Amino acid sequence: MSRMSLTRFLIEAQREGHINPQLRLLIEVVARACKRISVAVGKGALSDVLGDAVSGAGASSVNVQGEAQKKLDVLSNEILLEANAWGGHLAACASEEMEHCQPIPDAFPRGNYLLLFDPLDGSSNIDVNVSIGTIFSVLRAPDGAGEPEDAHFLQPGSAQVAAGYCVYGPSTLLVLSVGHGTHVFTLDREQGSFVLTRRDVRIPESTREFAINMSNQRHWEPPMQAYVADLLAGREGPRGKDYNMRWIASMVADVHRILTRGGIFIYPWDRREPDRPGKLRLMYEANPMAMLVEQAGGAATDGRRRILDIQPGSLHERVAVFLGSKDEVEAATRYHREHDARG
Ligand SMILES: O=P(O)(O)OC[C@H]1O[C@](O)(COP(=O)(O)O)[C@@H](O)[C@@H]1O
Ligand SMILES: [Mg+2]
Ligand SMILES: [Mg+2]
Repeated sequence: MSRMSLTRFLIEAQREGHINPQLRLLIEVVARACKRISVAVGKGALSDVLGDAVSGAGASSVNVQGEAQKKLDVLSNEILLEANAWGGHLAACASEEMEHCQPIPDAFPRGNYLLLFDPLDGSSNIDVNVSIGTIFSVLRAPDGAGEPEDAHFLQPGSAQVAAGYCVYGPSTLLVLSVGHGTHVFTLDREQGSFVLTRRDVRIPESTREFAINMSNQRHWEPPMQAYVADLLAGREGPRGKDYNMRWIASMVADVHRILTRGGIFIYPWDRREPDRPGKLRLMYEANPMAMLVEQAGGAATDGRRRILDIQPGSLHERVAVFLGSKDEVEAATRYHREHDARG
């Protein structure tokens, strides 16, 4: 049986009126860049892509968020920027690795879309050969907005016209939504093309599996402590079932497991950095994942509000994340709301 390529899938999505030709070509460009990143990831120690990035002065390079950059963080960012500069469908890109958005240079044709990305997600797993990925989100540039600036990106996740991630694991997968379901494409390495391998993913509504970094438990707020204590109490506790736990520490890989067999992924607020709502970034981690999960029948909140409804205040804003199987996300959210209601 011949399978449908990403190109053919996008042409059909265009015919059905789900996307226009510019968005189709933009997604093709991002997918092509992900293929290049996949090749670089696959070479590992055979090429010079592992280890810490070094700044001009010879010190370890640090991004705008104060995080040490890996060589692959920098390389993946460059691959995405370069591919999209030539694409002609974008007004500007924004990335985890850049303080401000980067308008498409004057020498290149500009389009009407804004692209945000986490070029390499799961950086701590690069050097240990564990699955890592790329996350992206596409917004429309505001009408008549003129020269692109950071403020143009500050739209709620519900305004995304496309979202996706690529996971570089035992196989390279592209997971995509243009607002009509969530679909999985597998990279056929021999043909060099993504082929549709799962149409219309549905996340099971209930689950017995949670994903969280338990080492932070002592820093969580009371409703979070209560929720996880009840999960750990298992069949004898108020939830009445035994739970299993998984934590890969690459959001792409943890979310992909949840899309495949259900579960809840949580990165909550904690009191180590009380001024920050969480570790993960709203605009290029939480929003695209929330769109993919909702389009697959799951739910995504920050413990209190639907993630896609949050109005961002800045490009690198952080947010607490609870996403995955609908019943479980609703249960976790209920613990927080009831706690707040009690005052
Ligand atoms: O090391 P921790 O605290 O468990 O955090 C893991 C989380 O951090 C991240 O690696 C953050 O993403 P980056 O690697 O893109 O900074 C997520 O992929 C992952 O879920
Ligand atoms: Mg990330
Ligand atoms: Mg990253």
